[in-house]
Amino acid sequence: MSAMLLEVEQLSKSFGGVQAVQRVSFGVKKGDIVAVIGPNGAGKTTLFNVISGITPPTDGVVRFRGMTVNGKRPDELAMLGMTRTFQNLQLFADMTVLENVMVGYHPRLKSGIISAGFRLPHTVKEEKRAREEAFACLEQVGLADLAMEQVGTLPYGIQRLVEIARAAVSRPSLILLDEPMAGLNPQESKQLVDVWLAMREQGITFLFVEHDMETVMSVADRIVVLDYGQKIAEGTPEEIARHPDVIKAYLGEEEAAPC
Ligand SMILES: Nc1ncnc2c1ncn2[C@@H]1O[C@H](COP(=O)(O)OP(=O)(O)OP(=O)(O)O)[C@@H](O)[C@H]1O
Repeated sequence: MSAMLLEVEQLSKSFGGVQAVQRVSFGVKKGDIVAVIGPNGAGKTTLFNVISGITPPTDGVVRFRGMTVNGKRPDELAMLGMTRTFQNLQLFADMTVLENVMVGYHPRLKSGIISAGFRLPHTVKEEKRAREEAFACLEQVGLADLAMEQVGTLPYGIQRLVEIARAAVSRPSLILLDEPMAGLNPQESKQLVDVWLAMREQGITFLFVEHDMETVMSVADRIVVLDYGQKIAEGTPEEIARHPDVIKAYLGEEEAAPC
C-alpha cells in the first residue's frame, strides 16, 4: 500500500473557459503538515473544494487511504476520515462552544434521526459520549472553560480554535484548512500552530492553504505551489524559498524569496 495518505493525480477543474486547476499532482504523507500556496486566483480554494468533495473534478483522481474518492460527498469523506474547515468560519453563532464541537461528531454517530427523536437508550448513551469527546477536544485546544459560552459572543481567534476542535472531534486522519490564519494576530496564530502540532502527535495529518508565509515557512514539512492553476513547485520550505519559479510567480522577475 502507498505511504501516502492523500494522492492527487493529474487533477483538473474548469469553470466554463476558466481552467482553475490544471493537471495538478502531489501526495501527502501520513503525519505531515503540507501547505498549498500561490498568488491570488492560483486555484488553491478550487483544489481544496475538489479534494474535499464540494465540487467534482473535470479530470484526474483523488485517492485517500488508497481509495479513489472522486465524487464522494463531504459527509462521506468525513466518515472515511477526511474533514475540512472553510475560509469563512461556519460555526453556529447562537449555539454554545460545546454544541458546535458536538456537531463535528456526527460522522461517528450510529443512531438515525428516528431513534434520536425517540431518545432510545443507545441514542442517549451516544449523545453522552459525543459530549464527552467534544469536551476533551475543547480541553486540548484550551477552551474547556468556555464550553458553555455562546460562540457568537467570543473573539474571532477563539472561534477559530472552536472550529479546529470541531474538525478534530470526528477523529479524522486528515484535516484540510483553508486560510486558517486569516484574521488572527501573531499570538493566536502561534496558539493554533501549537494545537496542530499536538494533534499531529495523535496521528492527524494537515493540508492547509495559507497566505501567511511566516506560518507556512515555520510549520510546513512540505509546500505545494500553484500559479495559474498549475503546480509550479513542490518541496521543503527551504527549497521553495529559493525556487526561481516561485520567486518569479510572487514577485515578477525580482530576486527575492516569497516570504
Ligand atoms: N465557481 C467558479 N466559477 C467560475 N470561476 C471560478 C469559480 N471558482 C473559482 N473560479 C476561478 O478559478 C480561478 C482560481 O480561483 P481560486 O478561488 O481557486 O483561487 P485561489 O488561489 O484560492 O485564490 P485566493 O488566494 O484569492 O483565494 C480564478 O480565476 C477564479 O476566478
